[in-house]
Amino acid sequence: MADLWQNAMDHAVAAARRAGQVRVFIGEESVAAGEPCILTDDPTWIVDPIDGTTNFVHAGCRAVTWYSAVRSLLPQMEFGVVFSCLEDKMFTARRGSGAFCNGEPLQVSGQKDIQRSIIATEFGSNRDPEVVDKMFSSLRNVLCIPVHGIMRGAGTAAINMCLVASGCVEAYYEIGMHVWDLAASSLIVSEAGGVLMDVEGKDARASADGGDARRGAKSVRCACVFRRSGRSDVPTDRRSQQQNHR
Ligand SMILES: O=P([O-])([O-])O[C@@H]1[C@@H](O)[C@H](O)[C@@H](O)[C@H](O)[C@@H]1O
Ligand SMILES: [Mg+2]
Repeated sequence: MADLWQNAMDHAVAAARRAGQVRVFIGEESVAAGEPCILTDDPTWIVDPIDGTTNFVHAGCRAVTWYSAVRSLLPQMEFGVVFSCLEDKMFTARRGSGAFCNGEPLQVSGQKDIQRSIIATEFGSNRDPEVVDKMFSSLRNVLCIPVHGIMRGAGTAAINMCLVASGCVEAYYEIGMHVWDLAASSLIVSEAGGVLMDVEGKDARASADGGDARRGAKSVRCACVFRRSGRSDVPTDRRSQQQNHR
């Protein structure tokens, strides 16, 4: 698995280098291998070449995604791309130009009543009983709102967020996601009219490392909940959006 991931990462890095300009890469396993995870003002790729590793290992499950965010200066994301290869769906977004799935514009759900909403979440990979207890108490609180739909998770944060952007589910939350899990898809959600926020309802960002002079991108220490931002400025002129995507 690690070789496969490294090949995928090498492939993404080579493609980015061919495109020029970008010198800095942040990837899930490169950080796990000890490389720095520092967001600076340099144009940066944040890449998770296989998001949904568990799905991938259990071959045949849905929503294994190749995922790269170009020039992702959080919060100044420029581009986001999520490819769901088993569904052959390419989700894309460019800042200020809308979000698309295979060229079709995306718009978050218009549902405003949480009791008529479907909420997605994931249970991560931490099986520490204390963490699991916390996860299930959050799940209980959400279910007992009560929400309308059952909780669904695709096994990958990127696809769950694209489901929000597509209006398939109204919100997605997860505690402890990493910057590479959400960089590109947060732009796809916001360009489709949704918002990224933390458990206090504030604008969520990759949590900076206060002690580091440069912004250190640690894992996002919060749930990322998406709901309609009430934005009216989501560009609806498809032609200009598509022009911006070329
Ligand atoms: O590891 P990976 O498949 O790239 O990323 C996955 C995330 O997308 C998901 O949100 C989380 O619940 C999983 O535990 C895993 O971290
Ligand atoms: Mg991931």
